[in-house]
Amino acid sequence: MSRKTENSLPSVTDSAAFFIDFDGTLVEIAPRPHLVEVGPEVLDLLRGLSARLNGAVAILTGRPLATVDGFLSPLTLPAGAEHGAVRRDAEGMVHRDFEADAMTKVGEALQVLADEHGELELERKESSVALHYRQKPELGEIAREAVYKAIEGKPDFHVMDGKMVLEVKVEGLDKGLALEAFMSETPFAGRVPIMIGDDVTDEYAFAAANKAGGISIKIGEGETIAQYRTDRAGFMNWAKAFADAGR
Ligand SMILES: O=P(O)(O)OC[C@H]1O[C@H](O[C@H]2O[C@H](CO)[C@@H](O)[C@H](O)[C@H]2O)[C@H](O)[C@@H](O)[C@@H]1O
Repeated sequence: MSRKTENSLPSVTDSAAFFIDFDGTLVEIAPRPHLVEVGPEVLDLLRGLSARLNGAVAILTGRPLATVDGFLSPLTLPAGAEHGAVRRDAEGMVHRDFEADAMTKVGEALQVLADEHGELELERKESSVALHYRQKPELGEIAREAVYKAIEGKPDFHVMDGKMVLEVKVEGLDKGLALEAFMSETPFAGRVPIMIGDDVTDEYAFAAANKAGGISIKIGEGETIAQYRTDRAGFMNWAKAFADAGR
């Protein structure tokens, strides 16, 4: 997976399209999912980028659409939510490409474990489930066993080992496909995609941005196929400078 990763961020032009991950990129990681804080500087940055790029700014996140909208209110941006399974295009149309009850049984099985261990937190989304063990990392192995057991014999499901979380999502839907779908539509089409993210789920979108001749930026540590690496503050400053230059 490794390729040469540089530390100084590249210059960007008005022909860019920004794809930005939420947790760990736009906001700092928090002890629990509902505890993240969205500062005014985040909303200001998104407004500035969107204005400069004629709306070619999308959020690519593992969160449900309604959750990310709540955090970014009053903004309602184009978004690939639930790791790309639920996508709202620039016109506000929402695309879902999975069976509505696909994850019900997996969620039920993991809920039993979460009820047994109060420190485990289960997020049940439309198309995926996330079992968090950040409150008690020692429960990680028990969580992992339960997750793999819950998807046994279900080749349509895929497990992602995220930041203190195991997520089961529908196989074949990912942030990379969401990025590609955006790039085929106005106002993204014809632009240079720039993907910024911090976690394993972002690697799919880094691959899509790289393939399209774009730019990929990894936030923080960890193996990556991204071309550049920085920390959250480095990204925020770099993106703000670009957005401010267009005001
Ligand atoms: O694609 P992302 O926007 O990065 O979302 C990935 C998952 O992020 C959330 O979990 C992570 O952030 C939490 C808040 O900082 C943290 O408590 C947790 O340990 C992290 O794994 C979110 O809860 C998931 O639904 C997202 O899929």
